[in-house]
Amino acid sequence: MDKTLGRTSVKTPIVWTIAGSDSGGGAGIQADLHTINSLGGYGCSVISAVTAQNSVAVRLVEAVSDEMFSSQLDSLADDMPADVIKVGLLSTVSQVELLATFLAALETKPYVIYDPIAVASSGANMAQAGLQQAVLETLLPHIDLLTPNADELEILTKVIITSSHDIRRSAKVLLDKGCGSILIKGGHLELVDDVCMDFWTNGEREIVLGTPRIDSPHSHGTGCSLSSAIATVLALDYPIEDALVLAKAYLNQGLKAASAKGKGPGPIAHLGWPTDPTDFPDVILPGSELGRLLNLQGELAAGQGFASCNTDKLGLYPVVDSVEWCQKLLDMGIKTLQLRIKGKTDAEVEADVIAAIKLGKQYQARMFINDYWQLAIKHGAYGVHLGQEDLNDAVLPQISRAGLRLGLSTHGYYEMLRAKKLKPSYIALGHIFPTQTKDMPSRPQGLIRLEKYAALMNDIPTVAIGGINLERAPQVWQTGVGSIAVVTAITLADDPQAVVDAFNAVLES
Ligand SMILES: Cc1ncc(COP(=O)(O)OP(=O)(O)O)c(N)n1
Ligand SMILES: Cc1ncsc1CCOP(=O)(O)O
Ligand SMILES: [Mg+2]
Repeated sequence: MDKTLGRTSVKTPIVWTIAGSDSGGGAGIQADLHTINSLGGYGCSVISAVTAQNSVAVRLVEAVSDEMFSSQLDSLADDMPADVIKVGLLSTVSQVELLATFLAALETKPYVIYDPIAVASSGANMAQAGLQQAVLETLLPHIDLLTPNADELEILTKVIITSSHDIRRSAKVLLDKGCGSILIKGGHLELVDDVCMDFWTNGEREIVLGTPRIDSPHSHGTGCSLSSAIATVLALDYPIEDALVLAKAYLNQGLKAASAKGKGPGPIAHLGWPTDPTDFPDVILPGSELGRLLNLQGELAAGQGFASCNTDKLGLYPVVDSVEWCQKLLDMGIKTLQLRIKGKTDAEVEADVIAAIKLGKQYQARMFINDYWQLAIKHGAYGVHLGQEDLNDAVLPQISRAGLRLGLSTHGYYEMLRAKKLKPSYIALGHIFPTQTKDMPSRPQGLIRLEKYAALMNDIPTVAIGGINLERAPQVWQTGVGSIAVVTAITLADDPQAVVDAFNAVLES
């Protein structure tokens, strides 16, 4: 796994693809290896079947022997264990059973993704009769993520998808069989025009991503590439929601640049880590038209957005827990500041909030109030800072209508894209390094990711936070982020003024 805290990545993760060989190079094992390699993984393969095909036709499919299938699995397991496994075409019932037994016996089970190609009607000639039943009964309990399209879903569950209710009902059938989560790929969903919609659920959470349909005839291998992209991004230690978003961006990027290699439809292009914001999918908010059509839980909607800070560079941004610290830092010339008091009632903090807001105005500084958004509105703060959990309770339209700025915490691609839809005044990216200040549920992001995040969020002010000290500041600044937020680098410093001066020197460089 990627243990990136700084700029160096420790290990290239191993991703296995268990799939069929496509002699035309566009799908199956070949597409998977292109994808894994392109996104920074090391790909190993277990070939389930050899197909003779080109861009026009599949001429012959021959499953490998059970002995060959198992021997490939065992060879890899003995020497090159997988960080993540992607499964594509399984051609015979015995391959399904052998794989289920193999996975059950693994001491350390990696994350397993299954793209159930062979159960699709279009792939019927690649699969043996009875295979679907074997998948349902023996393989699904070992699968962490199943990635069917609507046709495959209907074949597996016998549920015909005509509504969002059907989507959830069919997902439940598969989750009840023991599968960890489902990504229903929207390429074939007809519920919404013009939008390719992907629906993910693990039975507790739901994520819906939308992208305008890219009408290219050259879409051979899209399903294979999507699932192996998810596998690789997970193997690089990103959370599932980020893997879904990145894999979709990888696909969109590849579809836009796809071209024919023979007389028929060509494969998608394999162009590495996606960086173009226009390739990234839209996170569907529950309060949007589509979110309501899909019955997504929650209220979040894009709305009017929030007042601007009138600068992309918020500068050094101390986050402190008392009015005394606010006063000291304003006297030092700080122009962006946050009052962050934890674990008190509104009544207990109200006087401090009033005092901090007053000081902010007096010094013409950008004074943000953390968490206590109602008090911030009541007393006319410059802005409010909210975290992901706060988004469930805060009434964002009230903050917006009152003219306050809004800063939002994010911890990865999915949260950034979702936050951006709310049109906040800035987006905080964290935590970058280990921090003593707060127990974080996620892992530190490191500088490599920060650089990617800052580039993707290039049209909104960004703030980096978490474990940033003077020593690390120059490298953080070089990532292109617009501001550095710090707690202990200042509050535990022997000479806070000297530290503020040194940070300012870095941020002015
Ligand atoms: C500038 C900045 N970035 C991130 C945070 C963290 O906010 P949140 O996730 O709401 O966590 P708490 O600060 O409330 O513990 C922040 N406060 N400021
Ligand atoms: C509030 C918060 N949110 C993410 S990291 C963090 C604490 C940052 O503190 P420090 O600068 O001392 O690591
Ligand atoms: Mg908060």
